[in-house]
Amino acid sequence: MKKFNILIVGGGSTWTPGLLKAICNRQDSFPINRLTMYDIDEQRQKRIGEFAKVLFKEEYPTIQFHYTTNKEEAFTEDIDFVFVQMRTGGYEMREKDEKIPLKLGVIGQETCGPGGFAYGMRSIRDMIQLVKDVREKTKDAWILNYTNPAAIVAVALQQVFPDDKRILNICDQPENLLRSYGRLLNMNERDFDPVYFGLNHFGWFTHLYDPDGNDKLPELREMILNNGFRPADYEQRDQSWLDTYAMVEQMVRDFPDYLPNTYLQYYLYPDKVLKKLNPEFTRANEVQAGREKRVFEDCDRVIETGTAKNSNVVANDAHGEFILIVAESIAYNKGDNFIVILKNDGLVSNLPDDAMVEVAASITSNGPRPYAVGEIPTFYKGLIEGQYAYEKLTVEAYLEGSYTKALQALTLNRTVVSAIKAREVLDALIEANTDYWPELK
Ligand SMILES: NC(=O)c1ccc[n+]([C@@H]2O[C@H](COP(=O)([O-])OP(=O)(O)OC[C@H]3O[C@@H](n4cnc5c(N)ncnc54)[C@H](O)[C@@H]3O)[C@@H](O)[C@H]2O)c1
Ligand SMILES: O=P(O)(O)OC[C@H]1O[C@H](O[C@H]2[C@H](O)[C@@H](O)[C@@H](O)O[C@@H]2CO)[C@H](O)[C@@H](O)[C@@H]1O
Ligand SMILES: [Mn+2]
Repeated sequence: MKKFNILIVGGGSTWTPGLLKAICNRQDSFPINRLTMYDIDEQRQKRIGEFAKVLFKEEYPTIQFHYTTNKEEAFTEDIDFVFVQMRTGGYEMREKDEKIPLKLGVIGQETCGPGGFAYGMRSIRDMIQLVKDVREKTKDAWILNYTNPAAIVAVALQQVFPDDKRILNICDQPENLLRSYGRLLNMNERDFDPVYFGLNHFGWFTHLYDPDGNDKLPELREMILNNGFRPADYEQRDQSWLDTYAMVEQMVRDFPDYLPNTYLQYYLYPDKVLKKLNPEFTRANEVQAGREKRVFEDCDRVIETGTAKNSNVVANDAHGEFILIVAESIAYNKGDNFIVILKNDGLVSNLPDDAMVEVAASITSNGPRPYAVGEIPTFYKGLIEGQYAYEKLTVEAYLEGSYTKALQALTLNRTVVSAIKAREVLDALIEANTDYWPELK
């Protein structure tokens, strides 16, 4: 059985321990010859790299593992898969993405609204460079990308590398929602044959077929309307996530035909959500005080004690497992169904062909074989076209260094709307991002 060479870019990610644990759990179905981690932050990655050595000694002694900040060591010709999970500017910039808009009376969030715009303008630079670094050594490696905002990264990479068919942008949110639905319906997430459409962090489930072909969505809708969605979240989540999942009930009550991605709360109820966000303590701070602190302290403890046996860093294996089962489906031409981000090209027949839509696809060794969705109703078409225009203008603002297109993008975003507010927020974000964005004229 072939063993694969994997490169993780962003080894210092808070999500890496969960991914490493998933790699151990799946070593029989997805055997790895060599795992390399690469990061630009030596100290951050070292704490996770040394944790990995203890974990692999106990659970995966045959794996060749090393971590590096040296590109020549990381990017080699024999890589089979690159798992990308970088955060350009780190949590310091995520905090600014969230606080700067909030202080100006606009939604501040990691991937949505002006925060997502700012994050996208930073990620585009490093993600274009990443693809170039990989492709300089191998045209064959699959690049599976988690780096956010995946919606904007996907549009940018499609524009810059239109002929590269081995780049796949993915998101764990639809997978996590299927896990939550499964908990409510006593099903496994892999039992669902879902129909989904939208953009990343801006989509809806229209059908949830079970193995007998029964659509379970109507039953689930009734459960949500009667009991809410709060208990369904698959992982133990911070309060902000429990509040987010709780908003699903209102979205289903207002627009009952489909089940929404939780991120739609920011676009449908910006006024209501804004009142819940604290400009002094945002999600970035919650993660710094929660997951980031917990992960690195536990990695240090594992290194100190020399065993990972009672490590608690693996809190959300959905994230780690999802990228692996997508890679497995490619590696073994399994054709398993996953919701991934792809060029539309008519899949949603009344959306632009160049939109990067999130739909269900059969994942094969020749890439995704997507399921067509067909025509979507006016309400969803209207929302998505506005959001896609925002995404496209953001990428064009970056590639052309255009202030006007940046202003147009923010003005189109449903969390901003006013061109006066858009200019105010844009100018503040420009000032905060001088080390990362191209000059906008
Ligand atoms: N697609 C999804 O659904 C999904 C789910 C969870 C997290 N994410 C994304 O995964 C990424 C990691 O999340 P996190 O919270 O663990 O962030 P993190 O800040 O903990 O880790 C990111 C790592 O990337 C490194 N990095 C930054 N720029 C780099 C570059 N140019 N090359 C290599 N490494 C670089 C940083 O040094 C850091 O160690 C973020 O982009 C996050 O939004 C995506
Ligand atoms: O605020 P964070 O850093 O905890 O999470 C941000 C990421 O949130 C989503 O991933 C969620 C998933 O959707 C949710 O259901 C939960 O169970 O786990 C994941 C991580 O919290 C989103 O898909 C990512 O793009 C965000 O980066
Ligand atoms: Mn996501």
